Amino acid sequence: MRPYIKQNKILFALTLFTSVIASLGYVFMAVLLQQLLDIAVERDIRQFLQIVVFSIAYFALLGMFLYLQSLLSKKVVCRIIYQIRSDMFRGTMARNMEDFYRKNTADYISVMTNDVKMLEENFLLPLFEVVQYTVIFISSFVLMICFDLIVTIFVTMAIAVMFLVPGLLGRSLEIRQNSFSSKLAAFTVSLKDILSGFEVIKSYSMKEYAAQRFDRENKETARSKYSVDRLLALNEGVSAFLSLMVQIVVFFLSAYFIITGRITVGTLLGMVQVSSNLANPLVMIFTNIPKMKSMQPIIEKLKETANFPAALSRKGVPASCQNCIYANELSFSYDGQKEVLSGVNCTIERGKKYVLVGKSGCGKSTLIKLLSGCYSTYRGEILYDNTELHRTDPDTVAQLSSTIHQNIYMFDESIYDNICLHEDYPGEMIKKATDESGLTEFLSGLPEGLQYQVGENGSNLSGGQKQRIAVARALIRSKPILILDEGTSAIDRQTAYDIENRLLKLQDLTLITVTHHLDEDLLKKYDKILYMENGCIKEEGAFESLISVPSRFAAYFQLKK
Ligand SMILES: Nc1ncnc2c1ncn2[C@@H]1O[C@H](COP(=O)(O)OP(=O)(O)OP(=O)(O)O)[C@@H](O)[C@H]1O
Repeated sequence: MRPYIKQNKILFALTLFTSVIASLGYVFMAVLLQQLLDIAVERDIRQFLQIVVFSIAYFALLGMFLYLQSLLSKKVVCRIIYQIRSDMFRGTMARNMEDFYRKNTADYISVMTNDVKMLEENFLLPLFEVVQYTVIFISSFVLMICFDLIVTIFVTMAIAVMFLVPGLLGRSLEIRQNSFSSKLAAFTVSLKDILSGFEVIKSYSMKEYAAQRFDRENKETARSKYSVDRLLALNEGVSAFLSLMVQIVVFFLSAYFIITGRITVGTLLGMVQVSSNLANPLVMIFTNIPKMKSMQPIIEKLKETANFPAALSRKGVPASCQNCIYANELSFSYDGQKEVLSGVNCTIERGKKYVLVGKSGCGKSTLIKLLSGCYSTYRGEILYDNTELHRTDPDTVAQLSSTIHQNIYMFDESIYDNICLHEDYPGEMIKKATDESGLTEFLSGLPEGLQYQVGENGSNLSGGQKQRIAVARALIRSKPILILDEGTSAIDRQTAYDIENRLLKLQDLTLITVTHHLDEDLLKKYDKILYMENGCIKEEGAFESLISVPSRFAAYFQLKK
């Protein structure tokens, strides 16, 4: 938290200053009350009028400082929360795909919403309260000594007992808060999963299952929250009881000292007032400190999300592919156990066209993900013009290729925004991209044209329309490498054929297509077919050379025809 406090040090210092003044003003009310009662007992009207005038000015000033302290503390909390969220978002965006997908996306949402809220409620707000109540406690203690030393000694002994309880609860509270945060994250993940599958739930009558799953997660989250609250209640209850005891000690002792003539009635009132300022602040301090301590694991979690770039993102040499991308004995496993690719060798030359084919699950998509730099935990080598991928700057690797997947993500914006992705392109380039991707006819039928809103993840579009937008999105960027991972599978045969055919004619473009549609006419136009089986490239070559001899590809092709 220290960096955030440093970033806002002026605002923070002002908040503390107003808090100290307001707290002192609050404590010295006891002196005012003592004076008032003693004046009343003496029936001195002149002094009474003086104290009334003084009190009006005093309370007006106190009111102003109380307001300022409350306003400034809210402002500093808002700012810190804003900065934490911004840092976490930046940290999340700095991850590469491999790191990002280690967690469920809902986990990130949960950290940025639930955990930040917990931090606000259980750390930042209590922090100001602790400062404020510490000032109240210390000044009240000094004032109490001025009122009467013996009463102060008894009160101190009663207060010492109050120290014991929160110290005993701190660790258990920390464990329970952490478990509650994990439960909240699991709840968010599950909720996102259920809502994302809304269509499946409706069409397969899974309402009962969805309700049960939601209820299970909801119940566990509520149970975990209650387990935290139970401990907090114990902490608050014991502390409140002890605080009451302190006041009772003061009351009875003071009453006794009035009888013996040691103190005045005004001093009794002053001490009762001050003793509440001794015990209550301590209750607040000792309920807040365990709360704040229990936030430590959550703070670590937030730090891990926010500080990601410093810890892991790498800066290497700029990547280029003037000549080729070369995979040498490339092996890969997602889970560190089952090998998905084993010993793959291949060369992707600039400007050439490649098509990757093979049975479902043989590793085609994994291979292109590795070649385009999505994962770094492979064995073997991937060379971009003789530079190993690990030594390159990931941002420059991303600049070299565009991938069109089967399932494309559409932002809930216009078609125009989904193609340009908030970059500026001249009108002719947009026209060319929409023509080449086969979008023109669809656009001409829309009154809003390119400004048509696509809805959440393109829910207002068909699968084919989404893919055409994705093709336009890739083409307009004119990157040297284009990867079509079944990127035209939802488009009608003829349009898909036309798009692929057009791409095959682009001289400078390096095209890697992954497909299950084995169109002989198109296959003949590729420079090389890479045929995969069980994570290996078993055969490679031009269509004619592979088909003219008995080969695995030939058998596969016959099967698919
Ligand atoms: N993110 C992932 N985590 C774990 N395993 C994965 C992941 N993605 C793919 N796999 C597994 O890796 C293997 C290869 O998958 P991949 O998607 O590369 O195959 P594919 O040849 O592209 O299949 P398809 O033609 O059906 O798209 C499969 O067994 C798959 O279950």
